[in-house]
Amino acid sequence: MELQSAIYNEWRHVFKLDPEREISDERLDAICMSGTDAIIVGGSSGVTFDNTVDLMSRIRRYEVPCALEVSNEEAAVPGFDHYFIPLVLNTDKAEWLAGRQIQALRKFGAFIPWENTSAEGYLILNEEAQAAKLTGARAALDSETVAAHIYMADRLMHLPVIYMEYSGKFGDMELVKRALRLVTGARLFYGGGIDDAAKARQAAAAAHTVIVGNVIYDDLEAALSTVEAVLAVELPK
Ligand SMILES: CC(C)=CCC/C(C)=C/CC/C(C)=C/CC/C(C)=C/CC/C(C)=C/CC/C(C)=C/CC/C(C)=C/COP(=O)(O)OP(=O)(O)O
Ligand SMILES: O=P(O)(O)OC[C@@H](O)CO
Ligand SMILES: [Mg+2]
Repeated sequence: MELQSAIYNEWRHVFKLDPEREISDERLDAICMSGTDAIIVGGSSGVTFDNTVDLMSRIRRYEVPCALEVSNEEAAVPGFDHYFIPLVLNTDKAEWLAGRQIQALRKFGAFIPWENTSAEGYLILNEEAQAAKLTGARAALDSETVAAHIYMADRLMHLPVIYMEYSGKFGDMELVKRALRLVTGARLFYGGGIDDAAKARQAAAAAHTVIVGNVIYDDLEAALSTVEAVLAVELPK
């Protein structure tokens, strides 16, 4: 049902907006009109029903597709084009793999638009990231262990999306390229530390989908420069 037809399979460049952070109408206009393929709304902390509804309704003035990455059950807001449910693969704390998600499914299971909802297998690879600290992720993984996680997520679990997450730090592109060579069905998302066009190009050569977050709030012009940079690079494999 999902894999080939899911909207995110067309996405090369995505901006991630955090409901916890302020963004002016002018900046939001620039992001939504930038030519990016989509916007993901998500954050690892401080995401509430109210700040998510508020951001969604502002983005909805534009045509750009908009997905919600649901990071807690209070922030499950109807009206998005797509929903991503993160499962952290490299943690020993089962609550972040299939604990909190199960609790949320007990509540929302019957109301979930399943055709527009996908699991995201997260590999959190920056020890300093807020998401790593929150979930107790074992972020310092060698190449063989990353490969083993990719086999598990792609070949055993058949997850539709694998997200190599370096939030706040530019990652090891050789590791990402190796993961790309290993995936057979999953879409490989990369995010973390992209703050200029050169890094965006490197990431676009290493992953199917490139996600740009924090630089939106730090340097809007640099953020906007990543769109053309990514879209100019041919899709790997
Ligand atoms: C009709 C209706 C209500 C529709 C919606 C239905 C729907 C789809 C419901 C979803 C139900 C469900 C199963 C919800 C799951 C909720 C849940 C508890 C998920 C757990 C997610 C998880 C593992 C969170 C841990 C943190 C994490 C991996 C977050 C992902 C996002 C991320 C890493 C953002 C980056 O964070 P940021 O704050 O920007 O970090 P920096 O500080 O480093 O920048
Ligand atoms: O904020 P940055 O470091 O760009 O990372 C983007 C995204 O992967 C965060 O979940
Ligand atoms: Mg962030």
